[in-house]
Parts: sequence; C-alpha cells; structure tokens
Amino acid sequence: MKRTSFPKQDIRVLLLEGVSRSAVETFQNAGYSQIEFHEKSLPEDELKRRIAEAHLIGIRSRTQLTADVLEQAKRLIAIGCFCIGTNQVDLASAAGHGIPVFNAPYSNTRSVAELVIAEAILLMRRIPEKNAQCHRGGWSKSALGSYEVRDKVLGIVGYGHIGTQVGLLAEALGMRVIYHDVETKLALGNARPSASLNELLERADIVTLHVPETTQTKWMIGAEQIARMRAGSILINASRGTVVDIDALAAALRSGHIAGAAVDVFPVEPKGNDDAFTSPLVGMDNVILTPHVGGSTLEAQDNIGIEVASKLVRYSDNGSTLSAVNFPEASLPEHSQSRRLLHIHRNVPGVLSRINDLFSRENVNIDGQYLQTNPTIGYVVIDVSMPEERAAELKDALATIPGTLRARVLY
Ligand SMILES: NC(=O)C1=CN([C@@H]2O[C@H](COP(=O)(O)OP(=O)(O)OC[C@H]3O[C@@H](n4cnc5c(N)ncnc54)[C@H](O)[C@@H]3O)[C@@H](O)[C@H]2O)C=CC1
Ligand SMILES: O=C(O)CCC(=O)C(=O)O
Repeated sequence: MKRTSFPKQDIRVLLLEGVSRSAVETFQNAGYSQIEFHEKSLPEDELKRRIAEAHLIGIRSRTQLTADVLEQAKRLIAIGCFCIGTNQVDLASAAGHGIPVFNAPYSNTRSVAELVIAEAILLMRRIPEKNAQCHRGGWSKSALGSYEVRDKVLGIVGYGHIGTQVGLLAEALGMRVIYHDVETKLALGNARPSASLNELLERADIVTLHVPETTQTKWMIGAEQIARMRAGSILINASRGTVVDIDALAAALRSGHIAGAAVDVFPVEPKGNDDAFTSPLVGMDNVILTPHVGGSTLEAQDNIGIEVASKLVRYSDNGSTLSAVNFPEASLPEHSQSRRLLHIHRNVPGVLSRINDLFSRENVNIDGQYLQTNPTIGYVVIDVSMPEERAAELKDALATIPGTLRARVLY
C-alpha cells in the first residue's frame, strides 16, 4: 500500500537560519528530498513567498512567524523551532490554521547553563576589562574588585530547565543559590526560593535571567529593578532581549552601580552573520557581548537538528503530535492495513458527534480512532480500511463539518 497520500518527494521542506545539517540528514533518511536550506532568516516579503510553497518549515529564534506571515502559508502542515523558545511564532494563529508547532525543549539547556557559569566566574574576576586592557597593550595586575564565586549569592530568575541546571552547576562551585519563579518549583540541591523578585534582586551578587519571552517578562528588568540590585553586582541575560531594558542597563554600567554584565540576546538581532550589530553596550569593557550563542554548541545543534526534524517527520508520516507546544498531543500507533484520516477542528460542542454520524451514515467501519483536545483545538485521527478514492471522498465530507480547521488523508 502507498504509505502517504501525498508523495514524500512532493513535500517541500524549508529550513532557515542555518539549522544543523543533522536536520537535513534526518529528512533525507526519512525519504524527503525537496529540502531548501538557507543560512540566514529571510526578509519578510521573501519569507511570505517561500512559506506559501512550503509544507514543513524549520526556523530558529530570528524568523518571526506572525499571523500575517502564516496567512500566506496555505500548504504548511507543521512548524519546527530548532531551539527552545517559541515566542517568535504566533502559536494561536498557527493552531487556528491547524498547524502544530514543535521545538527542542531540552537539547541546548546544558550549553546555556555552562556559558552562564563561565560568564559568572569571568565577570566576578573582572576578566573582560583585564582582557581588553591587555589587548590594548595595558597591564593592570590587581586583585581590586576581583572575587571568587564561592559563597556568593546567585539569583536565578526563571527556575525552569535552564535555571535549575545553572543552579546545580553553581552549587557545585560552592555558590549559594536563590531563585524566583511565577510557579511553585521544587528546589534542587540547597537552592532556596525568594519571597519575591525584588528580594532576589536585593540579595544576589549575580542575577541571571532564564524566563521565556511573554507579556509578563517583557521589560521585566528595567531601571527600577536594576536600582534594587546590590551595588557592584552582575547581571547575565541569556533569555530574550526584550526581558531587559538595555538602555537602563547601559546607564547602570556607566554609573558603576552594576559592575559587569553578560548579554547574549538583544531586543533586535541581526538577521544573519554578515549583518551589522549595534547596541548601547558596544564598547563597554565590563560587558561580555555574545551573538545569541547560548545554545550554539555542536552537541546541542546536532541534537536539536535530529530532535526537531524527527518530530516533523513523525507528524508528516504518522500524524503524531507528541510534544507539540500549541496543539493537542497524540502519540499514534501504525495501522499498516488502514488509511488514516486527520481532522483538526475548533474545540466546540458537537464536532465529534458529527464526525461519528458521518461514518455511521456512510456505513464505514472504524479500525481505530484517537481524540485529543486542548481548550481551543480538537484533533481526531481515524483509521479506516477502504480504497484511496473513497478515503478522499470521506475527507471532503469531513471538511464540511462546521468548526473544521483542516481535514487530510495522511495515508
Ligand atoms: N540564549 C540562548 O541561546 C537560549 C535562550 N533560551 C531562552 O531561555 C528561556 C528559558 O528556557 P528554559 O529554562 O528551557 O524554559 P523553561 O520553560 O523550562 O523555564 C522557564 C521558567 O521561567 C518561569 N517564568 C515564566 N514567566 C516568569 C516570570 N514572569 N517571572 C519568573 N519566572 C517566570 C517559568 O515558570 C519556568 O519555570 C527560553 O524560553 C528561551 O527564551 C533558551 C535556549 C537558548
Ligand atoms: O540557537 C538559536 O538559534 C536560538 C537559541 C534559543 O534562544 C532558544 O533555544 O530558545
């Protein structure tokens, strides 16, 4: 039996922002051959043109898949974010088009955590300034302002996957860890929750940010919060550029209230490696600036390439949505003798009964049926034994049910 109703060689995969070659290999090994690969993100007009032709798209943190862009994506069946953050995608709009979004929630966690710890040590020793001085031919051998991290207080804002890893590594170095999270979190090791963000800012020698970009975290660290930080403390931001008011940080660094900072993410980032970077922090010796490379290790990128491409392949081949971030999660078995129909709908009363009425009216025996819902979306997968043309007719009938977002014959 032909295993996909739409031949794999016609499925177009658009990969942007130089995702790892391991992603390309994963698609190729699964039989996909139409793979378009770009090193950079695309300007919006070009993105709209290319996405209109794509069935699967892979991006990293730079490409903005807004409602307006997704409106053009008439053929798109799934989105892969080859990273942790998914704030660059309008998740609700994607779900409204029946498009699941996948990411790699853990593959670069350790890479970010290691970078943060390295930066904490370098900044506590004032190494960025000393490094810059030596490069300029200067020599300033002094212990002034240099400290061990041992016994210092690390304040972690956002105690999720990365925050907890940072905490564990920091404790191994003898640091005292406090954290602030909007959710109640199990404290690992000897870490302790802070009563509030303000308390954390007032106590920590080093503050490190590990929150996602949300409406609540946008500009959450502004002039007022920075003023609450201890005089001579350090700020590290490897979360999202919009979490910190960068002008306020620059002013606090200039005044000396903040002794040093490491910043990996910026409110506006260049589209690719050849584009110019500007920031109020450029030229400050006590600031480590990195081009959004917190998760950029070969280990992480290889793993992410395989993980996210495999999720896209699994959805495209089998309909499974396990670990989708905006969609009901279904892990589906294979029914090798059946055809598989997918029905994605708004989660409103009556849709499932209409689907079942249709199959009963048409006297179709169902080999397997799977339903998963979230508050807005319903996802029904129906396995049936019948010729291809008959499955196509049923799919057309399914598409007329009110509330339908998408109906497809998968194979
Ligand atoms: N610089 C880089 O290359 C990378 C940056 N990231 C960024 O790091 C972020 C965090 O990643 P993970 O730890 O994996 O995410 P996560 O989802 O495991 O943890 C985020 C934590 O922040 C908490 N949180 C949410 N809103 C908050 C608020 N207003 N105040 C305090 N806590 C809040 C959540 O409850 C959660 O515990 C990602 O969303 C991404 O934006 C992730 C990977 C690489
Ligand atoms: O490596 C990237 O492109 C983005 C990393 C990141 O910020 C994430 O995983 O959320």
